[in-house]
Amino acid sequence: MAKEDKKRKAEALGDVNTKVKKEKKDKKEKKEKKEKKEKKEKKDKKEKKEKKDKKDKKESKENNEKNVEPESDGTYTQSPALTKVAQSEVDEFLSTNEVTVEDPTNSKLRPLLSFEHVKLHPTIQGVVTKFPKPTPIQAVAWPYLLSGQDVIGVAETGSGKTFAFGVPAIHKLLNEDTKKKNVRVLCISPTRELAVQIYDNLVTLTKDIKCVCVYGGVSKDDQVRELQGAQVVIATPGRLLDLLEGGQVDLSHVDYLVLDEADRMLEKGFEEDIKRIIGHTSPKNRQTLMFTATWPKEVRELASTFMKSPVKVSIGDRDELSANKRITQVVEVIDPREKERKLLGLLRKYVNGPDKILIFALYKKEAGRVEMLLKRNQYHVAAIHGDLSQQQRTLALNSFKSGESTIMLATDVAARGLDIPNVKVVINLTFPLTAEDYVHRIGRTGRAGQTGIAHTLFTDHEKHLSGALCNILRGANQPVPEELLKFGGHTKKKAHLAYGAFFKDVDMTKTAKKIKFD
Ligand SMILES: Nc1ncnc2c1ncn2[C@@H]1O[C@H](COP(=O)(O)OP(=O)(O)OP(=O)(O)O)[C@@H](O)[C@H]1O
Repeated sequence: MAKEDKKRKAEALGDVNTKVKKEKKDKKEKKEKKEKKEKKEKKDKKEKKEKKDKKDKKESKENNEKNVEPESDGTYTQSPALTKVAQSEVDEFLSTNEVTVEDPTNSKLRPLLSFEHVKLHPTIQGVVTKFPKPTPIQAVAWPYLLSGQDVIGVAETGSGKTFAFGVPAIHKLLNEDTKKKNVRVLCISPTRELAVQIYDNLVTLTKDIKCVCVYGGVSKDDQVRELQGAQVVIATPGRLLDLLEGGQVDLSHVDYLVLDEADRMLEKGFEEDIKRIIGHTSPKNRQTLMFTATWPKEVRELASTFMKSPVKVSIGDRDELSANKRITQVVEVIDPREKERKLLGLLRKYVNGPDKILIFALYKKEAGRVEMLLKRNQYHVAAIHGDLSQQQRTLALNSFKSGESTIMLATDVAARGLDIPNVKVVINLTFPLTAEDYVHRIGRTGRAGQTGIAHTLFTDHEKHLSGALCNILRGANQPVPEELLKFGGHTKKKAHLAYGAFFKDVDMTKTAKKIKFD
């Protein structure tokens, strides 16, 4: 029995030993597994980090390359005549014209106080010297543009921005002796009429460079034929994309790209088109320019994605939305039902010989209805809005330009850029959708140093814009009517057109050195 007990005990002990051994083994295996896992995780983490570092390094290299100081392309050197000008005279100019230059390269190029301060191509010199001197935006922007830098130019309506970007473009092409005929200058405009006007301005500078204007609403075939051998293209986005998709235009050689009315071109409605168009150009050689009279914060970040260390040139206090101070602004708060009767009263007051009156409606339907009303009241009126054919639009504009019609009724298609001589009064029959559009609309008068009147009918339908309007009036030293103040003189924070209230404004020029001279 004792023997058997011993045996059982021994067996039991054996079992325990085996169990302990097994447990030990399991533990060891588990430990090894854990260590292996940890090692693997560590390795993965290390690899991931290395990969990320590599990616960051690459991105930062690319960004550095992107932000590299643009080198002068050698076409601009300060003239001895400009060097001779006393610094006090330069300072006086900068302060009188409230010039602000934000220049990441800090190159501090002097403004051109006279046409003699720059050696433009003789053909251009012959044209621009019909003016007494460069306008402030031309004076300040030309040296930077001739040096090949990207420029954002912000200056009041009617201050010569077309030549500010157009003259350096044509000057550069005329000074080259390349025989290749590629599209080198591309200028994009939001409306057909403005595209034509820019074209008309550029062709006055030279006959030796082929310029072509492409826009919708007219035959494409003629434009395709015209594009052969063109070096300068002025285009509206829709038709240009059409031609790009058909392979009928090549933008890969564009080295001077202008967005005129840049804030409009970067708004939601145009943003995608602009991205696609710019995607057809080569960023490496491209000098990019943006010009406008209004530069809302909401578009600045998007603008920076297309530009390399841009120099921002502002004339006047352009950080705040501001109107041309030579325009007398009258705002009348009225009952919306009173509008048409009021308009007839205003015409009786303002119609005066050859002076032109531009009336803005908001919608095509409204424009059509008011056109009938005016015709019934024996007014000879031209009309321009989106419901008309391009031919009708062109006829109407030409008739207003020539003075055959002294009244034109328009929607916001005519709000930006159009330079029509002798527009003495702008009437806002219905307030536009944004305060920026208001500044552009009234800017059809008071151009190139002239004065003008803007008479606005304001109703409670637009009360959300009353604060912005009050600010514009105050900024231009204009009286703010009591009735307008009743709607509230404060501006609500504007939501970004694309990103709504979640939009975060990032200052694209934060590395720039700001020099303010006022
Ligand atoms: N140096 C100059 N001196 C005087 N007038 C000039 C000069 N340069 C251009 N102009 C004239 O000034 C007028 C307005 O110019 P332009 O249409 O280029 O203005 P803008 O600043 O582009 O206006 P907007 O903001 O409304 O588009 C034009 O008739 C143009 O011929």
